[in-house]
Amino acid sequence: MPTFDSILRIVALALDQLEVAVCVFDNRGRTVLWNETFLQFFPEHAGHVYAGEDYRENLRRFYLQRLPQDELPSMERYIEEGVQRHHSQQRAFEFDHHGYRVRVASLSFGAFGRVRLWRKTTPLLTGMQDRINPKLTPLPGRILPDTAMALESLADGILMVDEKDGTLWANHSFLRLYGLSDIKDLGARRFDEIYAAAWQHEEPTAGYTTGLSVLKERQRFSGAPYVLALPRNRWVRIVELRGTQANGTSFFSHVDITTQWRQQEELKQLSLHLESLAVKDALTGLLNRRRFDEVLEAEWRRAHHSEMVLSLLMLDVDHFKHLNDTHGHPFGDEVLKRFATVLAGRIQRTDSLVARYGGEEFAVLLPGTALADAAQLAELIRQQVETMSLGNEQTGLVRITISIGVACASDLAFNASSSMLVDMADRALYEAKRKGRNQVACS
Ligand SMILES: Nc1nc2c(ncn2[C@@H]2O[C@H](COP(=O)(O)OP(=O)(O)OP(=O)(O)O)[C@@H](O)[C@H]2O)c(=O)[nH]1
Repeated sequence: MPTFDSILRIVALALDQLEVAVCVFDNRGRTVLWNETFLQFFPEHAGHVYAGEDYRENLRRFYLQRLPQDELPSMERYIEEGVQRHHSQQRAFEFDHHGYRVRVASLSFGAFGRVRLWRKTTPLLTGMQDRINPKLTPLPGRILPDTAMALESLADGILMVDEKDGTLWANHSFLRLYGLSDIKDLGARRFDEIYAAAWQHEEPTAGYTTGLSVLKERQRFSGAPYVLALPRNRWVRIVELRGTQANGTSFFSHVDITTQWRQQEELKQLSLHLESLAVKDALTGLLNRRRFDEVLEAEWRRAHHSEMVLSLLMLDVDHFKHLNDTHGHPFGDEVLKRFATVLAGRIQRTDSLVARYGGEEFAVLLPGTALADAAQLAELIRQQVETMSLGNEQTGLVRITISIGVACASDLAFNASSSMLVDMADRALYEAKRKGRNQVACS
């Protein structure tokens, strides 16, 4: 399996062949690697840049070389702003450099850091002036050259449609967003057709299907922003300004929100993960005591409210201390994991709950199950554990047994509390231990 580092190096070499400069930074803004094209674009770094160098130093060399004398006092501020841009840049921008124009993109790798890419490009403004030159590309009667120029300067996509939703005009950013190279490719198509065309050569995803239905829904009302999925996991937020002009022209602004969207998704995943850490036991993956207490309380109230039965099993591995002392703590952990798997496999009903109550003690909450059925289930678990083979080369064959205490809420007074159910099951468990272990006792 190639390492992350070796993959980065190969990609950097491949980008050299495309004449794209690359420089990778870690999450603290320190330089990790760069390619030959980077040094050609920015010769001031050749022989100076080194792995681990702060991005600030990179910027300082850039500005020292480039700033006129009278702007040098502002250099530190420029560097700070550059660092801010480096951390927050979401969409590509362009700047003049050594007589040509460079387009620069910066992408976050989440926790790892950032990659910056530069490529030489046709001067945007020249392209733009061609586009709004009425002799080359006639503008629709409803748009003035100055307005077109202003809209071209926006990083967001702008689409203008007539009263029948047919395209009148779109700016350069809009064309790029939807993979179009020329405004003539748009024709007088409606936006839903442009959207479908952007997906034409792509494998349709759930995001695309949702996008189509969002667009249908949009035909009925307008105003609120909405989000559409684009191919290759990109996302766009659209705001419409419909029919405010006497002639029925509507404007749509299209903002590429891919970076924020992905960050939001990462945060969602992270918070789900954190939530699951907060309620799960790290060793066995079962719910932890905290979650058990919450669910027990809720089920207890539900059982009282709807006069349902509610049973509880408390299960404890017999002579577990001896097992730990004989075969070691790690083996004890393995036993707990195996036992947890048996319990999770047995308790399949979605309203039931299996938790690690603490140490080698486990709890199973069974809403809607009466004492006799709970005891029967406990007996099946006891038998399954008794016949389970455990062990490894060092320990040889090991067998374990468990004791189980069973209690049912209907045996408690109406004004009792949920903790009394636990006490009752615990007392039954103690009774099972006292009578010689490897057995089920009911309260
Ligand atoms: N390996 C391992 N051991 C644990 C863990 N949590 C608690 N223990 C051990 O479990 C043992 C429980 O011992 P005791 O409460 O004396 O009970 P026992 O030896 O199982 O005896 P009886 O319950 O009376 O059958 C203690 O030695 C704890 O250190 C754990 O996560 N992993």
